[in-house]
Amino acid sequence: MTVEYIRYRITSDAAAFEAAYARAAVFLARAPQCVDYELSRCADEPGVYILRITWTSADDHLKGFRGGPEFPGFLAEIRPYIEDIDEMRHYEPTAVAGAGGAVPTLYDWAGGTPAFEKLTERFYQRVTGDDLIGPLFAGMDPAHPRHVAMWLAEVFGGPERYTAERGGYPHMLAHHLGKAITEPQRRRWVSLLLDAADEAGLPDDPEFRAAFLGYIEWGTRLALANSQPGANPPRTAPVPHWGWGVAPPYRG
Ligand code: HEM
Repeated sequence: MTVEYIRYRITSDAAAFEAAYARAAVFLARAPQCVDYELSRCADEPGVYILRITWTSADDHLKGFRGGPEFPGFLAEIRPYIEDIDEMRHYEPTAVAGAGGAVPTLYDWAGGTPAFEKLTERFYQRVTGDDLIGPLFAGMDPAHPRHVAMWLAEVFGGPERYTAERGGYPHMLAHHLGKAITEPQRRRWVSLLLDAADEAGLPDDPEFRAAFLGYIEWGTRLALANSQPGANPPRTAPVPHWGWGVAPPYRG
């Protein structure tokens, strides 16, 4: 991934420039090398604009896009403004990136560690009495519900305790390898967890539940796949981090 920044100092009609870019953007939107793009207008100095385009790679931009079918149409729209370019360069992302505090984590929104501990306590009460998946958990460590709460807390943006205290992803994976989980068992696991979420009083707003269930669907499908005989999933990986996705919390 590479990010291209193009800084313009428009000396002519700025509205015409924006309209030209709206037409040029049609070609960016169709280009398979373009991840996303955004044109920002400077709030402090009229006529100054920055265009940010994320490309799949610098090579994809320079060879794929510029040599591809979308480039001529794009160039035709923006050609009149080439003289107004102050800077046009590629930038590589660094490790310094993240969300600010404006949007709470799913962990905080849910109610933090006590909420996840209540969830897993109620969940495993249901699990151990269940005809279909109860037998899988027959020899379960009594601390298991707390460990899974730790995992979920970390996934949803809480403290990284499962990584620090329980061995992180490799340890979680080891518990699923060879278990040969079936689809009906996976589906029951999901149903019981959702029942437990209601019982434990996890937030029931559409945005939270959509994000929560998104992770649970993803995670259980991976658990099923990784548990099959002969499966060979990556043995090391970070604990995944799950966010709000397309719908941030609604706050009225
Ligand atoms: C999002 C999905 C899932 C997550 C986040 C998850 C999480 C975990 C974690 C963190 C552990 C290890 C706990 C520890 O450190 O002691 C574990 C163990 C285990 N998981 Fe899952 N799991 C998921 C799906 C499933 C499914 C679908 C099944 C089966 C239907 C399953 C069956 C088990 C079993 C049998 C163990 C070992 C329990 C024991 O005997 O201690 N898991 N899981």
